[in-house]
Amino acid sequence: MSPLTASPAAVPTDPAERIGELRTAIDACDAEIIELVQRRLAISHEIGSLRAAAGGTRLSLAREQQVLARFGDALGPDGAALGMLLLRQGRGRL
Ligand SMILES: O=C(O)C(=O)C[C@]1(C(=O)O)C=C[C@@H](O)C=C1
Repeated sequence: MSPLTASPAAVPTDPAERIGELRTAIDACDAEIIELVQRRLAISHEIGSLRAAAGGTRLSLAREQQVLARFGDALGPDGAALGMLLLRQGRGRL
């Protein structure tokens, strides 16, 4: 287990200090998540542009089902909801 995520018993520090460290770790996770969401959005837009330029549909509902199933399988119902938010963000105005 990494020092950052070790159980409290294994880390003899002041709880407030430890909470500060853990919040720093959460902030780093959030920054990565935001960067990934932005990257995903750019990729999704590029696919949409390519499909539109080729005369295709704006959306691919079959593909959306795959994405939602992946999030749901990994993270449960809230994960599927998270996947839906990501898809909605990529859709923009319909
Ligand atoms: O994979 C695609 O074909 C995409 O257009 C990407 C994406 C997505 O954001 O995951 C976006 C819109 C589609 O309806 C399905 C999936």
